[in-house]
Amino acid sequence: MERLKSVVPDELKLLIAKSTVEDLYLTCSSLLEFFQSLPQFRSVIGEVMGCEVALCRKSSESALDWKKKGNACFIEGDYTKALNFYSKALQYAPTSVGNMDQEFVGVLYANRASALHKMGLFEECIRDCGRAIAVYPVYAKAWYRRGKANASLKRHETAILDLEISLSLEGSLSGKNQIKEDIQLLHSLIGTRSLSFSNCDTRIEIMHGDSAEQCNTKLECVTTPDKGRGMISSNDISPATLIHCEEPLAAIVVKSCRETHCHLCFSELPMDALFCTSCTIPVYCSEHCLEKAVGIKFIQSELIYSLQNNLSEQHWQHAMHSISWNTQNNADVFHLPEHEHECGGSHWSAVLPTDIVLAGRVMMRSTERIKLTEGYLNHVGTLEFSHNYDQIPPNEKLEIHVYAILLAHCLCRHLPSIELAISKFILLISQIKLNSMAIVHMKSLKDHDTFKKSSNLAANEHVFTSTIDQVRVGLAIYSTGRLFNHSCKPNIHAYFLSRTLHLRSIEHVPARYPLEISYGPQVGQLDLQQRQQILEEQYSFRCHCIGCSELNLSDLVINSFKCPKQDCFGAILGSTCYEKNEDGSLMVSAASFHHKISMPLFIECKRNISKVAHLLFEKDNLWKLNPGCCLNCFACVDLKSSSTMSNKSMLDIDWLKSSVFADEERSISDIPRSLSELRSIRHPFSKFIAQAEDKVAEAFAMIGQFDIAKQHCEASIEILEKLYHKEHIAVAHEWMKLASLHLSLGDHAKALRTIVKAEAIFSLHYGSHVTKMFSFVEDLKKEAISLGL
Ligand SMILES: C[S@@+](CC[C@H](N)C(=O)[O-])C[C@H]1O[C@@H](n2cnc3c(N)ncnc32)[C@H](O)[C@@H]1O
Repeated sequence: MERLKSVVPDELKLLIAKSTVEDLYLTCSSLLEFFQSLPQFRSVIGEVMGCEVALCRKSSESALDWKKKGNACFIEGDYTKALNFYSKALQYAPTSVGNMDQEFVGVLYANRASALHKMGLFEECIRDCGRAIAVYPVYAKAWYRRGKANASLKRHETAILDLEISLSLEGSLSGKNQIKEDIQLLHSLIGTRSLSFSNCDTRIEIMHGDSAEQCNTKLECVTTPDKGRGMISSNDISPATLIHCEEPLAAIVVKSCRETHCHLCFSELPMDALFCTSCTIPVYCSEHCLEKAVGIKFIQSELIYSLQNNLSEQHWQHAMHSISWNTQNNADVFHLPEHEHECGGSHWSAVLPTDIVLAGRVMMRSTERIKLTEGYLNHVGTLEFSHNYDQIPPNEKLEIHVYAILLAHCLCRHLPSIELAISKFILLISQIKLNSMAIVHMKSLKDHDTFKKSSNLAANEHVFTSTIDQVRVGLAIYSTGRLFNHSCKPNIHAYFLSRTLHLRSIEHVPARYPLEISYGPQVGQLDLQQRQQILEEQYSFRCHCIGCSELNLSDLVINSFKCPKQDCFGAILGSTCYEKNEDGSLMVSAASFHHKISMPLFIECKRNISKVAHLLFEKDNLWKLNPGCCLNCFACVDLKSSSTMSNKSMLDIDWLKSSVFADEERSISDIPRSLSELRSIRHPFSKFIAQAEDKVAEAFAMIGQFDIAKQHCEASIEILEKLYHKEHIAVAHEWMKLASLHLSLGDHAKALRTIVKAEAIFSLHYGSHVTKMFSFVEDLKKEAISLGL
């Protein structure tokens, strides 16, 4: 990329730097013409697109090498390593129809199934056996392994049928004898009960939107005075209403999750992940996702029919059921397998940045849609989305030009005209930068056990860890979702199940009032300057939301210091300066930051703010309140030394907490000192105190001092409620921690009351999906109820 950018002549660079949307055809054709005569360009195209150099090619030799490594580890009893090596072998093995050595691939799945069996992962083992059977149905060992795994799960009838088919295929006498013994054992386990055919559903459940919950809100797109288009509803909306659900126009997994998450539904990969049948790049959680993304059916070998004559009707039915995947019907008539156009033997989709590859997916989909609906074959699709091409920094314009040219070459066999496509790609890339949404999932609680039990605690004692993490798993474009504007105080909560966007109201919204989600930054989490900076850097707009247009308590206290005067509760700002304008509004400024806000309208807000900054309400004269100066009494602190001391106390608390977690119990005695040091520097409502209280609570809980932990947890909640508001999701997570402490203290009644409070907030944000997404809430509730019985 840099190689190409650096050789562009200065005049052309200037032309591109100054270009507007109207000039794109000219700038694109000039740059393309220049590149076409350039050897460096041909070599870059060769590196990105050449099938010979592609790292993503399937290779039977590599697959065989990985298989041998897997076998060696299996023999040594290192099943986890063996499993990983067999997965690698499957990644490299050609598994598309026609290219596949069915026996080899069948053996690979069966070997991985054996490793899974040894690791006690029976469902995963059964799924892999099913794949081995689908690919190579006459493989006795795959049927045998499946029978054994079903037996481990006490599905004795199914296990017997599996073993009986295995027996009919087994060639060796010793093998046959072993299977007969196993069958006899299973018969003795189920006694005289008649055999019943039991279907075990071994597929992975994919989280989709709850079809039972309907969206009845009548959404309208309107033009707003200062945010372009925006969404409203023509009727009043009550809190917790699901207002919109949508599948993405196109989506892509982010680079950091490529190895860990399904490339279609973005769920965490199971141990028996599946790979694209033609290349080594994407990985999927199930046949359903693979088939939807790649556009071909997971293999169902014709060899199955060779079994028909040798099996009884019951065994034959069982065999057929075992290889037929219950692929869900795709209701979307415009569904285009999104990996299909990327899977041509070259690895460009793994090399180019995520948003560029997403632009390719959007282009392919909209072009295909036009072909389908209008039969218009010589057309390259575009979107009616907003973009900010004209405002993009000059260097970025050149970069987008280069990526658009590369992408058009990568997709040339699907496009009617490269020249036409390049300028459209440039627009598309800038549209994606503005309109795409990050798909965020809750991190699985398997490796992040929020309410885990420490070995030295009693059965009813819990140790909670920090708030539940969210993982940014994908990037997507939603046709309607992208019309919702941002607010740092949103009235709509956006979340994802799989890749489906869900929008839910979190307060009463009157008809025709703007419906706004948060693009990331929120009041309570960051101050005004930080939020504006993030939105400007990531989305190139200056935020005009309600949270950024009116003075609020959170922005004054979140990063503030404590007034040095004993009896003063005033906040001291660390970097911003507040100045009163002649018209009564306020100017908030810092080094290169200036933002005008109005005074709060509500009496309650005024009252809360005047406790920490009553100078802001002085009417008579114009004034300026500088950083380092108390907003109640003008007393000053030395900001540099205060920041240094605050950082040191925070680091001390972190370090002491880790020592406690590492079983150095004596460190606990130093924690209160560090916390009181921090309290002497930071304002009592600052986020630093909230974070410190939370950490101290965790440390005390870890050593079983739940009463002290509870006090710190309550202190943290009190601050969070001030910084955000009482019904914010961050507060709900903290309530859950407090509930776990009440439980550890044996106070099930208080625990239950606290869980109910948290549950109300979770339901406001996630409605009926709470149980699916936060199963620990239900678990903890059950525990509280059972303790109370
Ligand atoms: C995803 S689009 C939202 C729809 C957009 N208003 C439109 O007309 O297509 C994001 C763009 O909307 C505008 N926008 C969204 N929220 C805003 C806000 N709080 N303040 C100012 N502009 C905003 C900005 O121009 C931003 O780049």
